[in-house]
Amino acid sequence: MSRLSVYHESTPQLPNKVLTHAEDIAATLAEVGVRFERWQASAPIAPGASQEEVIAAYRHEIDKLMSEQGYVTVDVISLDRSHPQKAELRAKFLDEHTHGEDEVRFFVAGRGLFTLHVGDHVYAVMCEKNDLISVPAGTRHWFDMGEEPHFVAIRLFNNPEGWVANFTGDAIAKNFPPLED
Ligand SMILES: CSCCC(=O)/C(O)=C/O
Ligand SMILES: [Fe+2]
Ligand code: NI
Repeated sequence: MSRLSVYHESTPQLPNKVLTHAEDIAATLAEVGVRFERWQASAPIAPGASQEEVIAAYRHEIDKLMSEQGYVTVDVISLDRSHPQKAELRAKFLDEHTHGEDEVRFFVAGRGLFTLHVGDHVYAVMCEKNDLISVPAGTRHWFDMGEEPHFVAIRLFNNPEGWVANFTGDAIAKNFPPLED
């Protein structure tokens, strides 16, 4: 189930608020400029599926996002527990970072935990299949796929280089709850 937990940055074990209805999650995230929507990921895709397979299955949704928002690059992150680099990938995304562009992700299988650090508040968004999230450029955030990753997300970029991160050097992520497998 998708879930949003909102914390003050000083109380990482005690959320101020936990929301599970998609409309409530969307409304709260909209207050900090984040787009959250539930789409229909109806093509049967399993974690570990190839980029080509996922892009072909979701061509219609990808084209819609690209034409609406002007994204120029698309890729797919598709991981399951057998991935040989799962620990390195987890560690990379777990470091707080920003991007010079919006972070747009459409989850078409499994789940992952995005945590956004906005001012002195922290928004932990458990994203699952069907969720579309767009986090504004420059927002501090991290992502946890857990020790046993199981998800497929389509990533859209508005720069041709694709994924480029600026790490903040802040160790805040270590204080907050990880994704429980
Ligand atoms: C769910 S997409 C994988 C992580 C990623 O691209 C990112 O930027 C995390 O912050
Ligand atoms: Fe990111
Ligand atoms: Ni507060």
